[in-house]
Amino acid sequence: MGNARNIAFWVVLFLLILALFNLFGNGQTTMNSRTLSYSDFIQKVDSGEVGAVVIDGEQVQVQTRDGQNWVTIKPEGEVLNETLIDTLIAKGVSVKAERQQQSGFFSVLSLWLPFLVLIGIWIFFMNRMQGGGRGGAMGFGKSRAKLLTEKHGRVTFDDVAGIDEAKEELEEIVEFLRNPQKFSRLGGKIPKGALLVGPPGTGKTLLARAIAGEAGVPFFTISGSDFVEMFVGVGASRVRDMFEQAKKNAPCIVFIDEIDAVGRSRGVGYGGGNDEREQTLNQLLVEMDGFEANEGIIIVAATNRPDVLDPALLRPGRFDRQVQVPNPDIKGREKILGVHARKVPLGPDVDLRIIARGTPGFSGADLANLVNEAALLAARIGKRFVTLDDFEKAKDKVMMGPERRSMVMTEDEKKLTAYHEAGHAIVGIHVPQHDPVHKVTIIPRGRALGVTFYLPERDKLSLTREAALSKLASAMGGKAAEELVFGPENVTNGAYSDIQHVTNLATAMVSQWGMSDKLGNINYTSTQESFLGSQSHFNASEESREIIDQEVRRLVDEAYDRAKTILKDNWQEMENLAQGLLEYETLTGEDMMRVIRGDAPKTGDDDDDSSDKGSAVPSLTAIPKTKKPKEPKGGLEPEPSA
Ligand SMILES: Nc1ncnc2c1ncn2[C@@H]1O[C@H](COP(=O)(O)OP(=O)(O)OP(=O)(O)O)[C@@H](O)[C@H]1O
Ligand SMILES: [Zn+2]
Repeated sequence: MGNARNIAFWVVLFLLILALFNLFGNGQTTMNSRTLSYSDFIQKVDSGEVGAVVIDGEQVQVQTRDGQNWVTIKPEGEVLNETLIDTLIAKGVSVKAERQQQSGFFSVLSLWLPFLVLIGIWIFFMNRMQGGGRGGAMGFGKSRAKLLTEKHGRVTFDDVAGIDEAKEELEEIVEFLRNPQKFSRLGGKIPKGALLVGPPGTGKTLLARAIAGEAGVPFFTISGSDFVEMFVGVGASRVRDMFEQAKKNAPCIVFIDEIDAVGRSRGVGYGGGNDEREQTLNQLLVEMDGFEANEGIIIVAATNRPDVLDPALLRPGRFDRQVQVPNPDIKGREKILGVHARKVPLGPDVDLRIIARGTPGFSGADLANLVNEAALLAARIGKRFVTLDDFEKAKDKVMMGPERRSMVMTEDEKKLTAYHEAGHAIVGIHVPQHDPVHKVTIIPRGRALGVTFYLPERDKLSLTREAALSKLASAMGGKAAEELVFGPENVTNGAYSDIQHVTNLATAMVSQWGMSDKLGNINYTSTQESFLGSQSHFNASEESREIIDQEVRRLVDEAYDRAKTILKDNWQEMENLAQGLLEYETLTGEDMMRVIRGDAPKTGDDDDDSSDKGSAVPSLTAIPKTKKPKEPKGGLEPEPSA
């Protein structure tokens, strides 16, 4: 390796000398250049005579294609704006900018700037190639993939907690890596790639390492952004190198973190997309097709934006398997705390279950951080154990701190979300032709604090008017519940996407689907295909537009009233469900029905305690209640809960 550095040194020196020679050789010509008026300069640009310009403050050095040098001064206040620069570039003029106040000598030097930059890049590369050794990880070739060996600590599935479904799905891959022949003999089709999808800090990297650890195979890791920060062609060759290396070490796991950095859909974005990234992505696709499924290489990739990925990546034979890695629920959090608390002596007053309850919205990484901070705090004051008090202080630190990677909810937000989601679900149960609830959760996802999933999740091909009206009502259920429980002045912007959804649905009903008597069976929109995708435009008269607005408004208002009535009529169910959500955070459709009836969920584990059932959710820190739940108003049975 030292050798490579030496060679680099000599080559650079040689090139520098060469550059200097050239500099003094023809430097003079530029120095005695004649002046040119600005308008003449523009003319010369238009007529294509100009070959290169160097912009140096208000002075512009102009070199014509026939080798003449001119200097022109920009008029006071005139900026060489983007359009002029664009025109210059379009005319094939090489444009350089220089820092102001440079002497003639330096302005000549600037002609050599690109050359020097190239050398710089080259040095940078040489450093990279050798620099992989940092931290003991072995860098290889140009691919920058790091090989993590057992020396870095073997990670097994035991180290990953609270995401059991994901682990189960990956179990098969472990089996395959342990014994590839066994699988291929039976003709079973092994996935080549698995895509781990989930918010930051949920343990995707950890999970991938655990697969390798369980199977006892090498683990290569690289980040998607390592492929794209470079220059044209480099990303693609890194991909090639990476696969070569993987093939040499098969069976093995190659982990590509943040695959969305390379894997974004091709041909979108401004300026016709990014050639370098597309090339890299194409190379990745080619390589993934290029090895046989039984070679024993599994590519595991992670992303939190599966929606932006190029569909080609998700096709069979590539990342055809998607594994969801969600933020942990209350039980998951307890288990993750358990994993990280293994190495920490806990005081007798520490109950991980209670800590789990007080940390809604924490990701696995947040929890690991929490335990670590608590241990540090205890150590700082010389304690022998970590006590509950340390955890409380640590929690504040994690919640405030810059290291927090995921969305962390306060108790108040949690409560509001529980009622909001319960509102959706209860209305959904009580309207006709509504899809059954598949799952309700108050664990934050993306920008949403909670989600109610209905089955089927996809839009059906046909939708009756009745079903559409039901959808409108259940979508308004969330906000209706917020208003009933916390009062109209305390509703939040959490219903943002519900409102968007309702508006779109109601608009489609009246303007496209002929579901409004007033507007009749007329499609008032026209759809345009453009490079941005298809877009609908209203294609209606002023008059009809007004009626469309009125009708949409009517539908939405009616849906909101309907939702409120349903919730008032079924208030006990609503309370039961909200309390159940506060306690269990995620409920399947079946468990939800049990909770609504007042029973405990079936899947809730039974090491149970009816003691802390119901009302007060013990919190790690007492959060002052800012919002007092309002007595639900209007014709409501008195409801003495909470
Ligand atoms: N499910 C979990 N069980 C145990 N520890 C976890 C879990 N999830 C996260 N952690 C802890 O958080 C750390 C960071 O997690 P990791 O880097 O695997 O998350 P990630 O999902 O890959 O995040 P990112 O998307 O930001 O890369 C892990 O090293 C581990 O200590
Ligand atoms: Zn909602």
